Amino acid sequence: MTIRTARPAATNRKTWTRDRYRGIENLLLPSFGPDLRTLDEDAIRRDVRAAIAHGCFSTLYASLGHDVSTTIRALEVACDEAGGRILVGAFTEYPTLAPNVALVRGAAAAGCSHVLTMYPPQMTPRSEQEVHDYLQALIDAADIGIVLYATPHPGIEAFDPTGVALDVFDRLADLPTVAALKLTQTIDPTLARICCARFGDRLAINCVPLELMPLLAREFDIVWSGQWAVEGVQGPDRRLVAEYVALIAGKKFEAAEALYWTLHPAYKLFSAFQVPKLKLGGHPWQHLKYYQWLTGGNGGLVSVEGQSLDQVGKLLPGDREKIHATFAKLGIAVTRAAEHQFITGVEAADRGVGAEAFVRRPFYE
Ligand SMILES: N[C@@H](CC=O)C(=O)O
Repeated sequence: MTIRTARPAATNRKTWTRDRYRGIENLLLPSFGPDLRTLDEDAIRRDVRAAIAHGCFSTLYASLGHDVSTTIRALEVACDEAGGRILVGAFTEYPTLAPNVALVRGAAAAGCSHVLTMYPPQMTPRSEQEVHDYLQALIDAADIGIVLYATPHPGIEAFDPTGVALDVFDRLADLPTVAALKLTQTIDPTLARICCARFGDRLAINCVPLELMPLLAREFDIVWSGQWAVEGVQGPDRRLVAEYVALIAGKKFEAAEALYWTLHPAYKLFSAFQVPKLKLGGHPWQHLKYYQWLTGGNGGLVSVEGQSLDQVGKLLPGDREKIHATFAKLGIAVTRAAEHQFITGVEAADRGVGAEAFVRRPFYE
């Protein structure tokens, strides 16, 4: 397999990121066979192509708790399929340092452009220095772009009332490979503004909450929104989020605000699934996979290690109906495949695997 690297040298990473990180980045979620453990590499390839069809400049792989070797293999496949047409990122979401360091190294070797880093919600820091040293170890692990993650951590509130280690970020933001900052969907608006004011000159700000973009972008440059399932709000032929972010980046606020209310029904429904799970440290992974399948992705039941039913939730028939109704209202086209094909995913179905082979169906009804 030829790995084509889409990365600049560390010395010009900040400039390169500002030039290249424009528009939207989705999540690349693994698909598995009926054992819910064997990676479906064809599905990874299909999902990379689907991200391109959605107009994403980048796709970020989430391991869903599966082991690092599976994740690194998926990243190799994704980078190979990407072939320079789209950037590929990774996420240091394991609960301890060692697997995350292995992931950063593997991601760099595979040809990824960046990693989203965070201090694990499962760990409780005893000092700010501990948070700094943890993140520094990830940054030092490889020459790869770093996206810091502004997501509040209860353990950090002991040192910083915002829950985000702002002083630590201040020190790290000067490093040459630290290039961007992600504002989580549930971020407090005042904290979001503080982050833009404090880091916007050094880091490219990635804003997930669409409702904050017009407010922040009147004062700061906001040109990308990523590391979330944009398929919840758009389709390849109705690129509502991509258009919205382009208007925001171009400071065309009247047009952006009009478009915001057009896409709002889908964003509102998507948020109703996602926000309560984010607050529990999870994501509605099955819903996100379903959204992707509807709009051109592989689908296939998610398999999540280490997260509870509360943190992920269940994709219910009523949820699917609401999604279909909302997409119909907004003119977002959906797959014509039969619903049961979601369970296997497109690639496995094409290989003749039937839904009955998937005996275990977690987070799905
Ligand atoms: N984890 C993200 C959302 C991803 O789907 C966030 O922080 O908003």
